[in-house]
Amino acid sequence: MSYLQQIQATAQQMAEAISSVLGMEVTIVDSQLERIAGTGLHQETVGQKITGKSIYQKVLRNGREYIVNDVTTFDDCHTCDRRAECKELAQLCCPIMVGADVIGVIGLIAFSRERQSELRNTNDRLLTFTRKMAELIAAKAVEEASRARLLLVKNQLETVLNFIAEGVLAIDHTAKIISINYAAEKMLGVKASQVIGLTLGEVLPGTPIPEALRSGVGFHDREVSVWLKGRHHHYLFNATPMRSEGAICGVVASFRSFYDWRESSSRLPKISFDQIVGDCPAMLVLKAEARRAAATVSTVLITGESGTGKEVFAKAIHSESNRGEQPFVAVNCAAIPENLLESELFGYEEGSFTGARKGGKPGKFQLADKGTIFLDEIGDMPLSLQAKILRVLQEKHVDRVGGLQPLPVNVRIIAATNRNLETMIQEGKFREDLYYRLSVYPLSLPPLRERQQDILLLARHCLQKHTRVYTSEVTGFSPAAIKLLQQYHWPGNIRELENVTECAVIRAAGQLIDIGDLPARITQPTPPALPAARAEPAEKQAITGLLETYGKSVEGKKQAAKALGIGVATLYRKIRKYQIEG
Ligand SMILES: Nc1ncnc2c1ncn2[C@@H]1O[C@H](COP(=O)(O)OP(=O)(O)OP(=O)(O)O)[C@@H](O)[C@H]1O
Repeated sequence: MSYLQQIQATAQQMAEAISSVLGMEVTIVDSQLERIAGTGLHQETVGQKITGKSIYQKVLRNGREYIVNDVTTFDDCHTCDRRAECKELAQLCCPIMVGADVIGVIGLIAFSRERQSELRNTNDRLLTFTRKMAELIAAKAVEEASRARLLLVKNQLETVLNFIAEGVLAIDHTAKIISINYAAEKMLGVKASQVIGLTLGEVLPGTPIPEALRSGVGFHDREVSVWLKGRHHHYLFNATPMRSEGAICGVVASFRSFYDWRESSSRLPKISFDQIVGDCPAMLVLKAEARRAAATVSTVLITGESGTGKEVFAKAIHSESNRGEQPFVAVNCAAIPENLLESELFGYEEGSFTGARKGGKPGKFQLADKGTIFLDEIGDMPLSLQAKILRVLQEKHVDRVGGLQPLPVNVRIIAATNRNLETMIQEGKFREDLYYRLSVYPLSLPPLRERQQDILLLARHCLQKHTRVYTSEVTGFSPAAIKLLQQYHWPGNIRELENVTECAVIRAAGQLIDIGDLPARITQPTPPALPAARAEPAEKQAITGLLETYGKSVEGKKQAAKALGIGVATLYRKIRKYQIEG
């Protein structure tokens, strides 16, 4: 639709008004030569395209104004094929401009001798007037176009908002609701038409959203209990202030049911022992032991180097136990700062410390109630917390930070570490009593280099996974590549093998992954191992360099760990070990 088609009704009104003031006939055409408005004889052809030779074509082409005092002396009229039927005697026309673009033409036309001489005698005055009218029409057309664009964006935004499964609502600077999506309507049992314009407190009392409006600081995953229509509701809220020219003009908040979140974030796609790749004798024994552990509620301690599959085993034990339908909550004890670990694990009561969230926060043990908690990197847990874990194991309840009453929990613990806990006990860094409570079922995963016969099996498994993701044509490995994969010492274990296969799938040009698709550390003979003391600075340098490349955020660390072929937890441990600024 052309600019002028969008304001057709207004253009017609303006043409009639101008015509009644000047006594001339008026016509307006758009950039496609369609007559948008017309008075007198031209009213009948509104909506039609102008045919024949026309002065409007010239105006549209060069953006200039034209005055034809007498059509009989105007060259273009002589050669026009509509000359016989044309009743126009004189004409004045102006381009309608938006920036440098000619979007149409407005013309004043004389059909009588009287109007013709009037037009000739008052050329300048009429031209100035018509120019102003052209500007007005252009401004109206631009206004209408931006209104239409805004409406389109508004409709697109509404569609996006209504598509989101989370509840979303926005308030203005006076805390009045200005927008609410379909999911929020359903969760709160309201209709947008009823609540838009009401204050948030009238619709959803007791949320911390107004705090974000006052302070200008948003929040993330805040647990909020509200009493609504005679029922207690438990939500997780996010909120962020909206700003316009630096000033806070409202808040947009999203929320979801706390219980739905708990279920979706902790329920796993089931992993069975059959899905754990590996049939070397050590793995067969391990799987049999793990199956036995799954049939009990006993605590399991899984040890093994980073990337050997400790978490995979923990998930399979959970999935195949009679808690398989209940939550599996994994906590990486090395990745959470020591001062936050206690509240992360056990939760806290409202107001228990400065900055504590309204409504408190459930701990991971509470979230894992009836299910399994996986305490990864347990060797990195501070001694003070080790005592508390022991208490949970013995007394089957947790003490929330700032809480008065112990909270009963029914949680199975699976712990894992790549540290030597026995050495740590001798060094006084790990509690012996906790070690024995945890290792009711000890499982020790062998490093990949000790699972020679599984290397190819695992490499093919990883290949299948990555070819699916990258829709690659690669079907296998060349014999030379297989030989190298089997000779390599795999310090990053299965995680490293996954990364190597992924890179190779991306690099491979043919159907088989060949030597050239493998990284240099695998294809070039390994230099003799450096003594640990000399190797450390190189590792430190590599970590520092990667953190500079990827950044020190959680995401950056994940990428750095991936590049190094180690787990994030191991990276955190190394960051601490080398005292790298993280
Ligand atoms: N037997 C296996 N079969 C298939 N994939 C496996 C197997 N073992 C591990 N993996 C894969 O290897 C990667 C590393 O496994 P996992 O995270 O369980 O190791 P981890 O020992 O817990 O490592 P970290 O100590 O660094 O946390 C994962 O992507 C996992 O899916």
